Amino acid sequence: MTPELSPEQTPLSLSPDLLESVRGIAATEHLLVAMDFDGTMSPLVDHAADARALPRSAAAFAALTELPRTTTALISGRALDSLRAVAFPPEKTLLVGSHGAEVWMGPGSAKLELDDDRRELLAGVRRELEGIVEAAPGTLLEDKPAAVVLHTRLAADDVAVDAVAAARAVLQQRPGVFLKSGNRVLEASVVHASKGEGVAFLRQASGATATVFAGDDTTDEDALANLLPGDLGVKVGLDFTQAQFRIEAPAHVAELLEALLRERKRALGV
Ligand SMILES: O=P(O)(O)OC[C@H]1O[C@H](O[C@H]2O[C@H](CO)[C@@H](O)[C@H](O)[C@H]2O)[C@H](O)[C@@H](O)[C@@H]1O
Repeated sequence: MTPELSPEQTPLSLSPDLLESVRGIAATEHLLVAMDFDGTMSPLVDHAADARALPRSAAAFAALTELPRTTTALISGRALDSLRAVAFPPEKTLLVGSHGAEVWMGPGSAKLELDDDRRELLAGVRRELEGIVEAAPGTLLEDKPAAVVLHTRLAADDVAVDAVAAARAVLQQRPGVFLKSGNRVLEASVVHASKGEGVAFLRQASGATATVFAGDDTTDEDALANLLPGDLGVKVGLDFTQAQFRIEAPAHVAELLEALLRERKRALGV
């Protein structure tokens, strides 16, 4: 029978350079650990409502949340309600949703409200997308407070490509509409926001002296591009990135968070 390994003995697949950076950043005065959710904390799945963080990632993230001089945050493209429903974040975790358009910093945080013009614009965007979805089997829409998302994960590839092209054709020149491509999604928002603004906001709000951010999607590149010298950016997956480090999959995110927890505890002496 194989004896059980303690967390210290568990073999890591993270590169020595990445582990060295984790050790360095763990010693900072105030650490911000900001994670993307889908494709990073959670593997990608067919139905957005079924996404869940990997248990090891969730456990390490929750333990980081309890450490002194350490702030955890999720920076997601999801609407805040949808993020809470799948991520079950620890109470003290700060949340940035809708790619930065929604922010939750604790009880009493202001809700995102649209004025009448934007509400009308969003309704018009939805009508256009409804027409496209009707003609494209396997596609579906997801509503957010300021956006509508065209999902194509369950559609045949050619159907997906045509549906996204049709949506782009009608929406990309429309004033006040901002399009974002993601993993088998095209989002049309009536509010301009980015994860780059999200990470800058969290850095300032938490007083962080260094930030760790990991993400898998194109929209996460905005956050990675907004990291500062001394921060640690990690790309999850094989697509193009400007991140310093790359890991392959959400399972490695669990290793990253566990290494960060171990090193942060060592640095804090707890
Ligand atoms: O920024 P994130 O937390 O990664 O959120 C990005 C989008 O996540 C969701 O869509 C993605 O995950 C789904 C579930 O795994 C998958 O089916 C879909 O193809 C992915 O694009 C969410 O539904 C979107 O609203 C988020 O913008």
